[in-house]
Parts: sequence; structure tokens; C-alpha cells
Amino acid sequence: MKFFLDTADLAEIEEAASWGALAGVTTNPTLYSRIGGKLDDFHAHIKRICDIVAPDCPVSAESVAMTRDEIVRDGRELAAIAPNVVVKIPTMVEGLAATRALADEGIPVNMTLCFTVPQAILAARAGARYISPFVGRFDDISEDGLAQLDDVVRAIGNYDFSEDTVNGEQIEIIAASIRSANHVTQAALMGADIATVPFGILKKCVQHPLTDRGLESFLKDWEKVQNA
Ligand SMILES: O=C[C@H](O)COP(=O)(O)O
Repeated sequence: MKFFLDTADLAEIEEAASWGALAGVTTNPTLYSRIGGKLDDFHAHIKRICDIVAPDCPVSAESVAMTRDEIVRDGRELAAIAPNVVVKIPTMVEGLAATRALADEGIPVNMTLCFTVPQAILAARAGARYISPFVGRFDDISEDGLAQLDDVVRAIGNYDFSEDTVNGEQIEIIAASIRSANHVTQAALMGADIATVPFGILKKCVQHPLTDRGLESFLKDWEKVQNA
């Protein structure tokens, strides 16, 4: 499983990238608004993110257009920002149609706000390169977000979508709306290709109290060695 960072915050992206294990970034309108983002700076901001991460790290930038033609126009403009931009499009009829058009032009799409197996299969057939089932938001409505993610992973794995995707590339499932390190564990165990995680959760994924305790005792014992 690969780690993507789910943020529009440049400082978080810079720090996570410096750890050496970051494989991509996902943003959404809420995350951009949270950092005080302005409409006329959006494309420049996505470019800044692309400049921080490695050139082969996909950076998802979301279209907020509601019709096929507007989404396609948005998608082309977003894709022109940098070669690693992925156009994020909500799972809806107009979004599927736009995904097909963009995929046919070789532009990769991350189909977002996906909650069910039929939505995921439709996204795949429309040519999406990435599909993002939302775990936490499904939990929020008293459903089982992890079970739903597992269903999507298994259903997509049942079929060959290579004739549907850009250049026959393999679809990757992004476990999104991740709210805990355990969500990451479970997503990895079920074989999700990617987990996109907020920076706070990524930090929690590194930490463990036994690691801290072990490190403390190793350092103390090493002091004894130095003074022996
Ligand atoms: O856009 C995708 C995010 O992973 C959504 O996460 P959230 O439900 O915590 O806002």
C-alpha cells in the first residue's frame, strides 16, 4: 500500500515528503478552503504542491463543475498545470461522462465521493485511474466504512478494466476519508492500493508507545556503555 497525504497545506506536504515515504497528495475544496485558499490562486497552489513532491507523485485537484462539458474543461486546465496532476471528479452521472472524455484524452481521473460497489464499478468502466471509497464518512452515518472499502477492493479485483483505463493502466483504490491509524491497518490488510491520510494520522502511523519506551531504554543503556 502507498501513502498519499490528504491536505492542501504546503508545510505538511513538505514535511511528509521529507520523510521519504510519500507517494502522492490528494486535495479537495474543503481542504483548500481550510488553508485560506483563494479562487484565483487555486491553479498556482496546485503547481506549488506539484513542485514539492517527486515528479512521479500524483497530485489530485478537484473540479467543482456540475456538467460534463464544464468538468472536462476544468479537467483539461487542471491537467495542464503539471504532468502529475490527477483530476478529481465526484461520482455522479455528469462526472462519469466527463471521466470517460478525459480518460480518452489520456488524462487520469480520481473518482471521489465513492460509497458503493456499483459506483466503483461504474467509475472503473468510465475510465477512472483511481477510485476513492470514503471510509470515515460512511462510518459517520452508522454504516461500516471499512466493510464497504473491502467490498470495493474485492469487486474491482474481480475484473479486468485494462480496456477501460488510460493506456490500459491498472486502477488503484484509494482508501479515503481515513480517520485513524487502524483505518490504515485495515485498508492495508484488505489490499487497498493507497491510503490517503491527513497529516495528523500519518504522524500517528509512525508512532507507538513501545517504540518510544524501547528507544528511551536503548539511549539510557548506550550512555552506560559510553561511561563504562
Ligand atoms: O476528499 C477526500 C477526503 O479523504 C475526505 O476526508 P474527510 O471525510 O475526513 O473529509
